[in-house]
Amino acid sequence: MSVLAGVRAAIIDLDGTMLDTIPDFHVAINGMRAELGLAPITQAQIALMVGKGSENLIRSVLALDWDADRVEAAFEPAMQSYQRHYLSINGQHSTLFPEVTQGLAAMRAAGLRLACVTNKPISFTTPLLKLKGLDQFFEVVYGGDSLPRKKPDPLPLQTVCADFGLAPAQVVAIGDSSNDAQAARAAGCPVLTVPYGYNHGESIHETDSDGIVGTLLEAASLIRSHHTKR
Ligand SMILES: O=C(O)COP(=O)(O)O
Ligand SMILES: [Mg+2]
Repeated sequence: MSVLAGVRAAIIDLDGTMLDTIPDFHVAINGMRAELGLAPITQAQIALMVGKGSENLIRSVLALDWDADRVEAAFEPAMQSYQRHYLSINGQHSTLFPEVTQGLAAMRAAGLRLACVTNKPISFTTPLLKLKGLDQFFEVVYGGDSLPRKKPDPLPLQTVCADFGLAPAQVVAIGDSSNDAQAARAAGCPVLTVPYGYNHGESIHETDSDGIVGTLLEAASLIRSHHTKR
């Protein structure tokens, strides 16, 4: 019996799974770096650092140039600058990955309940989902600062399971990184991964999951095929 057989809901990651947000991160980070007198960095550098929330991202970006003491001293104003820059362009440079909207619609049509769990701050997440027409699909949305702990901690996934009144085995997590997979494993949720996102510079094949799906539409078909076989 497949681990997907009893699935009734899905938890979908945001950055690198639904939206290619690296171009937004790029503009906001380089805006912050310019204010601090630092040279611009590339999208490829940023893609290695996204996935563990804003604090980790800003510390990693500053650590390219500065030692740990200087990073800590500059952290608060840098974070404020970054947030201001990000919110002023949020969504303007980011795009949907192929078959995201179709995949979410197919999951809803198959009767799955949907939640979005991201490490992105909730103040960035809510307007971004709305701008991209994705808010309509989700009953529940948690950002990286919505709960006391973020992915790879299982807490956000466990919270969704409790919200839905479902056992972890009935809720599949779908994401682009080892963060998503670790959170899912720790929560006891099945996990599917997409190969096109940001996995900290590692191949998605090195990440423990129950399957790699090319798009969210493919994920919807896979889940539905196990449903009908029950
Ligand atoms: O902002 C991040 O660190 C990435 O967030 P994600 O959990 O949506 O991939
Ligand atoms: Mg992600």
